[in-house]
Amino acid sequence: MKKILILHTGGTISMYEDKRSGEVKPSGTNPLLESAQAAGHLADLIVEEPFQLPSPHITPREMLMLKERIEHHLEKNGIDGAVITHGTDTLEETAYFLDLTVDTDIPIVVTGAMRSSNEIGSDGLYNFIAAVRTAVHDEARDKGVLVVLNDEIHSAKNVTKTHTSNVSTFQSPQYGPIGIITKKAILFHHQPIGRKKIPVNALSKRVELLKAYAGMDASLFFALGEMKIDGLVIEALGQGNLPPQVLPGIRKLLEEGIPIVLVSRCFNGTVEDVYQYEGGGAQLKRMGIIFSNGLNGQKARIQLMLALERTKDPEKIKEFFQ
Ligand SMILES: NC(=O)C[C@H](N)C(=O)O
Repeated sequence: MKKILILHTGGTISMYEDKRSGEVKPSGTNPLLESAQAAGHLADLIVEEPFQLPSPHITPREMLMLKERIEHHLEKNGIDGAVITHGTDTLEETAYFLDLTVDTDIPIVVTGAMRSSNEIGSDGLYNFIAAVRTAVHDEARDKGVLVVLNDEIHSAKNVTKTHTSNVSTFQSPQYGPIGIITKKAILFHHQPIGRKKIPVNALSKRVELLKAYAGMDASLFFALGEMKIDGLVIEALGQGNLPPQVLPGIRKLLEEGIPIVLVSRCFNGTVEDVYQYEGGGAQLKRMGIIFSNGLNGQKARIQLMLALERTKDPEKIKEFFQ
Protein backbone atom coordinates (compact mmCIF):
# COMPACT_ATOMS: atom_id res chain seq x y z
CA MET A 1 0.00 0.00 0.00
CA LYS A 2 1.10 3.55 -0.66
CA LYS A 3 2.14 5.73 2.25
CA ILE A 4 -0.02 8.87 2.46
CA LEU A 5 0.51 11.77 4.85
CA ILE A 6 -2.72 13.28 6.17
CA LEU A 7 -2.54 16.82 7.53
CA HIS A 8 -5.74 18.00 9.20
CA THR A 9 -5.82 21.77 9.63
CA GLY A 10 -9.42 22.59 10.62
CA GLY A 11 -12.28 24.21 8.70
CA THR A 12 -15.90 23.16 8.38
CA ILE A 13 -14.80 19.62 7.53
CA SER A 14 -13.74 19.24 11.17
CA MET A 15 -16.55 21.27 12.77
CA TYR A 16 -19.97 20.46 14.27
CA GLU A 17 -23.32 22.14 13.97
CA ASP A 18 -25.00 23.09 17.24
CA LYS A 19 -28.45 21.53 16.72
CA ARG A 20 -30.22 24.18 18.81
CA SER A 21 -28.69 27.35 17.37
CA GLY A 22 -27.69 26.05 13.94
CA GLU A 23 -24.28 27.67 14.43
CA VAL A 24 -21.20 25.82 13.17
CA LYS A 25 -18.06 25.75 15.28
CA PRO A 26 -14.87 23.80 16.04
CA SER A 27 -15.37 21.17 18.69
CA GLY A 28 -11.85 20.59 19.98
CA THR A 29 -11.82 17.02 18.69
CA ASN A 30 -11.68 16.55 14.96
CA PRO A 31 -14.41 14.07 13.86
CA LEU A 32 -12.22 13.10 10.92
CA LEU A 33 -9.58 11.65 13.23
CA GLU A 34 -11.91 8.74 14.00
CA SER A 35 -13.82 8.43 10.76
CA ALA A 36 -10.60 8.63 8.77
CA GLN A 37 -10.23 4.91 9.50
CA ALA A 38 -12.65 4.60 6.60
CA ALA A 39 -9.69 5.40 4.34
CA GLY A 40 -7.38 2.89 6.06
CA HIS A 41 -7.98 0.25 3.37
CA LEU A 42 -6.77 2.67 0.68
CA ALA A 43 -3.32 3.49 2.03
CA ASP A 44 -0.95 3.43 4.99
CA LEU A 45 -1.92 6.69 6.64
CA ILE A 46 0.39 8.91 8.67
CA VAL A 47 -2.00 11.30 10.39
CA GLU A 48 -1.09 14.67 11.88
CA GLU A 49 -3.05 17.69 13.00
CA PRO A 50 -0.49 20.52 13.03
CA PHE A 51 -3.24 23.00 14.00
CA GLN A 52 -7.01 23.23 13.98
CA LEU A 53 -8.08 26.57 12.58
CA PRO A 54 -11.04 27.95 10.67
CA SER A 55 -9.46 28.91 7.37
CA PRO A 56 -10.02 32.69 7.78
CA HIS A 57 -7.49 32.33 10.65
CA ILE A 58 -4.86 30.79 8.38
CA THR A 59 -1.91 32.98 7.42
CA PRO A 60 1.11 32.34 5.19
CA ARG A 61 2.89 31.25 8.39
CA GLU A 62 0.63 28.18 8.62
CA MET A 63 1.07 27.57 4.88
CA LEU A 64 4.83 27.51 5.39
CA MET A 65 4.36 25.08 8.29
CA LEU A 66 2.42 22.70 6.02
CA LYS A 67 5.16 22.88 3.40
CA GLU A 68 7.72 21.97 6.08
CA ARG A 69 5.62 19.02 7.35
CA ILE A 70 5.34 17.61 3.82
CA GLU A 71 9.07 18.05 3.17
CA HIS A 72 9.90 16.46 6.53
CA HIS A 73 7.83 13.35 5.73
CA LEU A 74 9.15 13.18 2.18
CA GLU A 75 12.66 12.97 3.54
CA LYS A 76 12.02 10.88 6.66
CA ASN A 77 9.25 8.51 5.57
CA GLY A 78 9.38 8.52 1.80
CA ILE A 79 5.67 9.30 1.52
CA ASP A 80 3.90 8.65 -1.79
CA GLY A 81 1.37 11.42 -1.42
CA ALA A 82 -0.24 13.92 0.94
CA VAL A 83 -3.82 14.92 1.70
CA ILE A 84 -4.59 18.17 3.49
CA THR A 85 -8.01 18.89 4.99
CA HIS A 86 -8.64 22.63 5.16
CA GLY A 87 -11.37 25.23 5.54
CA THR A 88 -12.70 26.29 2.19
CA ASP A 89 -12.56 30.08 2.57
CA THR A 90 -8.79 30.33 2.00
CA LEU A 91 -8.22 26.80 0.68
CA GLU A 92 -7.19 28.04 -2.77
CA GLU A 93 -4.46 30.23 -1.30
CA THR A 94 -2.89 27.42 0.72
CA ALA A 95 -3.18 25.07 -2.27
CA TYR A 96 -1.45 27.54 -4.59
CA PHE A 97 1.22 28.37 -1.99
CA LEU A 98 2.10 24.65 -1.74
CA ASP A 99 1.95 24.31 -5.52
CA LEU A 100 4.62 26.99 -5.88
CA THR A 101 6.85 26.00 -2.98
CA VAL A 102 6.95 22.22 -2.54
CA ASP A 103 9.36 20.75 -5.05
CA THR A 104 8.08 17.21 -5.54
CA ASP A 105 6.12 15.16 -8.05
CA ILE A 106 4.11 13.22 -5.44
CA PRO A 107 0.39 14.07 -5.42
CA ILE A 108 -0.57 16.73 -2.87
CA VAL A 109 -4.35 16.91 -2.59
CA VAL A 110 -6.25 19.58 -0.66
CA THR A 111 -9.86 19.02 0.34
CA GLY A 112 -12.53 20.48 2.60
CA ALA A 113 -16.28 20.53 3.10
CA MET A 114 -19.19 22.90 2.87
CA ARG A 115 -21.31 21.11 5.48
CA SER A 116 -20.03 20.32 8.95
CA SER A 117 -19.55 16.77 10.21
CA ASN A 118 -22.98 16.20 11.80
CA GLU A 119 -25.14 17.98 9.21
CA ILE A 120 -27.47 16.11 6.88
CA GLY A 121 -25.68 15.59 3.57
CA SER A 122 -22.32 16.30 5.17
CA ASP A 123 -19.69 16.22 2.41
CA GLY A 124 -16.59 16.06 4.61
CA LEU A 125 -15.91 12.34 4.93
CA TYR A 126 -16.90 11.79 1.30
CA ASN A 127 -14.48 14.47 0.06
CA PHE A 128 -11.76 13.14 2.35
CA ILE A 129 -12.06 9.61 0.95
CA ALA A 130 -12.13 11.03 -2.59
CA ALA A 131 -8.95 12.97 -1.83
CA VAL A 132 -7.16 9.86 -0.52
CA ARG A 133 -8.31 7.89 -3.58
CA THR A 134 -6.85 10.63 -5.77
CA ALA A 135 -3.59 10.78 -3.81
CA VAL A 136 -2.94 7.04 -4.28
CA HIS A 137 -3.74 7.13 -7.99
CA ASP A 138 -0.65 6.71 -10.20
CA GLU A 139 -1.81 9.34 -12.69
CA ALA A 140 -2.10 12.00 -9.98
CA ARG A 141 1.71 12.27 -9.90
CA ASP A 142 3.44 15.29 -11.35
CA LYS A 143 0.29 17.37 -11.74
CA GLY A 144 1.06 19.94 -9.06
CA VAL A 145 -1.19 20.49 -6.08
CA LEU A 146 -4.74 19.26 -6.67
CA VAL A 147 -7.99 20.39 -5.09
CA VAL A 148 -10.60 17.65 -4.72
CA LEU A 149 -14.21 18.35 -3.71
CA ASN A 150 -17.62 17.26 -4.99
CA ASP A 151 -16.22 14.54 -7.29
CA GLU A 152 -14.02 16.98 -9.23
CA ILE A 153 -10.25 17.39 -9.44
CA HIS A 154 -8.99 20.94 -10.01
CA SER A 155 -5.50 22.34 -10.32
CA ALA A 156 -4.47 24.68 -7.50
CA LYS A 157 -3.62 27.41 -9.98
CA ASN A 158 -7.05 27.64 -11.57
CA VAL A 159 -9.50 26.71 -8.86
CA THR A 160 -11.49 29.24 -6.85
CA LYS A 161 -14.36 29.23 -4.38
CA THR A 162 -17.37 30.52 -6.34
CA HIS A 163 -20.34 30.01 -4.02
CA THR A 164 -20.74 30.77 -0.33
CA SER A 165 -22.54 27.55 0.61
CA ASN A 166 -23.14 25.19 -2.33
CA VAL A 167 -21.17 21.92 -2.31
CA SER A 168 -20.16 22.56 -5.94
CA THR A 169 -18.48 25.82 -4.93
CA PHE A 170 -14.98 24.96 -6.24
CA GLN A 171 -14.71 25.74 -9.93
CA SER A 172 -11.95 26.56 -12.38
CA PRO A 173 -13.47 29.41 -14.42
CA GLN A 174 -12.36 29.38 -18.04
CA TYR A 175 -10.52 26.05 -17.72
CA GLY A 176 -12.76 23.57 -15.90
CA PRO A 177 -11.62 20.64 -13.75
CA ILE A 178 -8.70 18.46 -14.85
CA GLY A 179 -10.40 15.26 -13.77
CA ILE A 180 -13.48 13.66 -12.29
CA ILE A 181 -14.10 11.06 -9.62
CA THR A 182 -16.69 8.33 -10.03
CA LYS A 183 -17.66 5.46 -7.76
CA LYS A 184 -15.04 3.25 -9.39
CA ALA A 185 -12.55 5.48 -11.11
CA ILE A 186 -10.34 8.55 -11.02
CA LEU A 187 -10.34 9.97 -14.54
CA PHE A 188 -7.91 12.72 -15.53
CA HIS A 189 -8.88 14.45 -18.78
CA HIS A 190 -6.53 17.45 -18.83
CA GLN A 191 -2.88 18.06 -18.05
CA PRO A 192 -2.03 21.28 -16.15
CA ILE A 193 0.44 23.47 -18.06
CA GLY A 194 2.69 26.40 -17.19
CA ARG A 195 3.61 25.20 -13.71
CA LYS A 196 6.36 26.99 -11.82
CA LYS A 197 8.30 26.71 -8.58
CA ILE A 198 9.41 29.51 -6.26
CA PRO A 199 11.36 27.82 -3.45
CA VAL A 200 11.37 29.77 -0.17
CA ASN A 201 12.25 28.94 3.42
CA ALA A 202 10.88 32.04 5.09
CA LEU A 203 8.29 34.73 4.50
CA SER A 204 9.03 38.33 5.33
CA LYS A 205 7.28 40.55 2.78
CA ARG A 206 4.13 42.57 3.13
CA VAL A 207 1.99 42.44 0.00
CA GLU A 208 -1.45 44.05 -0.10
CA LEU A 209 -4.42 43.49 -2.40
CA LEU A 210 -6.83 46.19 -3.60
CA LYS A 211 -9.96 45.83 -5.69
CA ALA A 212 -10.75 48.65 -8.14
CA TYR A 213 -14.22 50.16 -8.33
CA ALA A 214 -16.05 52.98 -10.13
CA GLY A 215 -15.05 56.27 -8.55
CA MET A 216 -11.91 54.92 -6.79
CA ASP A 217 -9.31 57.62 -6.07
CA ALA A 218 -5.68 57.69 -4.97
CA SER A 219 -6.20 57.88 -1.22
CA LEU A 220 -5.85 54.14 -0.51
CA PHE A 221 -2.65 54.06 -2.60
CA PHE A 222 -1.16 56.98 -0.65
CA ALA A 223 -2.12 55.21 2.60
CA LEU A 224 -0.36 52.05 1.42
CA GLY A 225 2.75 54.14 0.71
CA GLU A 226 2.73 55.21 4.39
CA MET A 227 2.43 51.54 5.48
CA LYS A 228 5.77 50.61 3.92
CA ILE A 229 4.47 47.71 1.92
CA ASP A 230 6.76 45.55 -0.24
CA GLY A 231 4.32 44.92 -3.07
CA LEU A 232 0.76 45.47 -4.25
CA VAL A 233 -1.73 43.48 -6.32
CA ILE A 234 -4.66 45.34 -7.89
CA GLU A 235 -7.80 43.65 -9.14
CA ALA A 236 -8.40 46.08 -12.00
CA LEU A 237 -11.50 46.70 -14.08
CA GLY A 238 -12.31 44.67 -17.18
CA GLN A 239 -9.38 44.08 -19.47
CA GLY A 240 -6.98 45.84 -17.06
CA ASN A 241 -8.02 49.47 -16.61
CA LEU A 242 -8.28 51.80 -13.63
CA PRO A 243 -10.10 55.06 -12.84
CA PRO A 244 -7.75 57.96 -13.77
CA GLN A 245 -8.00 59.44 -10.25
CA VAL A 246 -5.84 56.60 -8.85
CA LEU A 247 -2.84 57.43 -11.07
CA PRO A 248 -1.01 59.86 -8.74
CA GLY A 249 -1.08 57.21 -5.97
CA ILE A 250 0.19 54.51 -8.31
CA ARG A 251 2.97 56.75 -9.65
CA LYS A 252 4.15 57.41 -6.10
CA LEU A 253 4.30 53.70 -5.21
CA LEU A 254 6.19 52.89 -8.42
CA GLU A 255 8.66 55.75 -7.77
CA GLU A 256 9.33 54.20 -4.36
CA GLY A 257 10.19 50.92 -6.10
CA ILE A 258 7.07 49.02 -4.95
CA PRO A 259 6.17 46.40 -7.58
CA ILE A 260 2.52 46.49 -8.62
CA VAL A 261 0.89 43.45 -10.19
CA LEU A 262 -2.39 43.84 -12.03
CA VAL A 263 -5.08 41.17 -12.52
CA SER A 264 -8.72 41.62 -13.50
CA ARG A 265 -11.66 41.60 -11.14
CA CYS A 266 -13.44 39.60 -13.89
CA PHE A 267 -12.84 35.90 -13.38
CA ASN A 268 -12.72 35.09 -17.10
CA GLY A 269 -10.46 36.52 -19.77
CA THR A 270 -7.07 38.23 -19.74
CA VAL A 271 -5.60 41.64 -18.90
CA GLU A 272 -3.87 43.36 -21.80
CA ASP A 273 -2.52 46.76 -22.82
CA VAL A 274 -5.50 47.46 -25.07
CA TYR A 275 -7.04 50.76 -23.98
CA GLN A 276 -5.24 54.04 -24.67
CA TYR A 277 -7.25 56.42 -22.49
CA GLU A 278 -6.19 57.90 -19.13
CA GLY A 279 -6.00 54.93 -16.71
CA GLY A 280 -6.29 52.45 -19.59
CA GLY A 281 -4.21 49.26 -19.70
CA ALA A 282 -1.79 50.63 -22.33
CA GLN A 283 -0.85 53.52 -20.05
CA LEU A 284 -0.63 51.32 -16.93
CA LYS A 285 1.73 48.91 -18.68
CA ARG A 286 3.97 51.77 -19.88
CA MET A 287 4.16 53.02 -16.29
CA GLY A 288 5.72 49.69 -15.30
CA ILE A 289 2.79 47.79 -13.81
CA ILE A 290 3.16 44.01 -14.20
CA PHE A 291 0.22 42.38 -15.99
CA SER A 292 -0.62 38.88 -14.73
CA ASN A 293 -2.87 36.37 -16.45
CA GLY A 294 -4.35 33.16 -15.13
CA LEU A 295 -4.32 34.10 -11.44
CA ASN A 296 -6.98 35.79 -9.35
CA GLY A 297 -6.04 38.56 -6.92
CA GLN A 298 -5.53 36.41 -3.85
CA LYS A 299 -3.26 33.96 -5.72
CA ALA A 300 -1.31 36.71 -7.47
CA ARG A 301 -0.69 38.09 -3.97
CA ILE A 302 0.73 34.74 -2.80
CA GLN A 303 2.95 34.59 -5.88
CA LEU A 304 4.21 38.16 -5.44
CA MET A 305 5.02 37.49 -1.76
CA LEU A 306 7.10 34.47 -2.80
CA ALA A 307 8.75 36.24 -5.74
CA LEU A 308 9.82 39.08 -3.46
CA GLU A 309 11.62 36.57 -1.23
CA ARG A 310 13.76 35.73 -4.25
CA THR A 311 14.40 39.13 -5.84
CA LYS A 312 13.66 42.85 -5.75
CA ASP A 313 14.55 43.33 -9.40
CA PRO A 314 11.33 44.43 -11.19
CA GLU A 315 12.39 42.69 -14.43
CA LYS A 316 12.91 39.38 -12.61
CA ILE A 317 9.61 39.80 -10.76
CA LYS A 318 7.94 40.32 -14.12
CA GLU A 319 9.37 36.99 -15.29
CA PHE A 320 7.62 35.19 -12.41
CA PHE A 321 4.30 36.42 -13.81
CA GLN A 322 4.87 35.53 -17.46
N1 LIG B 1 -16.60 25.51 4.40
C1 LIG B 1 -15.65 26.03 5.15
O1 LIG B 1 -14.70 25.35 5.47
C2 LIG B 1 -15.76 27.47 5.52
C3 LIG B 1 -15.15 27.86 6.84
N2 LIG B 1 -15.52 29.21 7.16
C4 LIG B 1 -13.62 27.79 6.78
O2 LIG B 1 -13.06 28.18 5.80
O3 LIG B 1 -13.02 27.39 7.74
